[in-house]
Amino acid sequence: MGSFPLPSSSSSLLISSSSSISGRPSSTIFYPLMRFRQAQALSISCDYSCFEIRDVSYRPPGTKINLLSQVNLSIPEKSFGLIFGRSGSGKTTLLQLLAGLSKPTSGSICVQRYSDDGEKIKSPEPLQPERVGIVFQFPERYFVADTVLDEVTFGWPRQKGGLQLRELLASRLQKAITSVGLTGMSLDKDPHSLSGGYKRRLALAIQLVQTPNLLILDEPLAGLGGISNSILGCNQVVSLHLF
Ligand SMILES: Nc1ncnc2c1ncn2[C@@H]1O[C@H](COP(=O)(O)OP(=O)(O)OP(=O)(O)O)[C@@H](O)[C@H]1O
Repeated sequence: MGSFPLPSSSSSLLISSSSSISGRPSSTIFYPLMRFRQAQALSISCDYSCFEIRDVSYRPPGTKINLLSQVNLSIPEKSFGLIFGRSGSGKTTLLQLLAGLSKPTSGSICVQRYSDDGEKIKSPEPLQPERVGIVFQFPERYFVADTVLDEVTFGWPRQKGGLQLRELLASRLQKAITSVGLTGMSLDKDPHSLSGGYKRRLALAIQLVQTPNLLILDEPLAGLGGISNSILGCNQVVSLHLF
């Protein structure tokens, strides 16, 4: 499966040997980076959830070509993983399925709850598209407002019964702005006038305010020159973070 050794912790992310994209086996690789479940002094239950892609195939309507064939992936909660592969290997196609922008031809995308001994408990739940946050490779293409503040608050409730929610969102905004390193930046700035890196930070802050269950970063290493190439041996990356 490519030239990249899987880390010893690969058991935290299941990789199907049958994963293949459009007849090009192993052109996309699911790579677990790290797992950062917080230590707890006293734990009563160790139940956990996994985000799972199960035997997903995709053929665009009206075509006879499978762009994705039997893709399988499992990411435990509070984990971070990467999908990487050559240009045209199907990363964006998979991302669109995760975001609910298109439906798998077969297979399912769900969240499964497990007991601490790995037994499935409860039925799998579908992944709600509104609980998925995406930062696109060129987020400025989706900017709609003239100021950073308007951009961040664009989707916030404007009218009925929204005061409490708006206060909650405002406090999350403060936290998100700080966590992506935009502290001190004027919220009156035109988002299009920001540097490429700051545009991505802004797009990330917008997603963090919504506290998605699954955060997807398309080409998270774009703009870092050869760094991604030297780290991963590949400069085409989609990363997934399950909260
Ligand atoms: N609606 C469609 N009909 C037919 N072929 C399609 C359709 N959408 C995408 N493709 C093809 O599917 C393949 C995978 O495309 P996709 O954009 O998912 O690849 P990618 O890995 O994200 O590429 P890149 O890294 O260059 O962005 C490409 O060969 C593309 O031309």
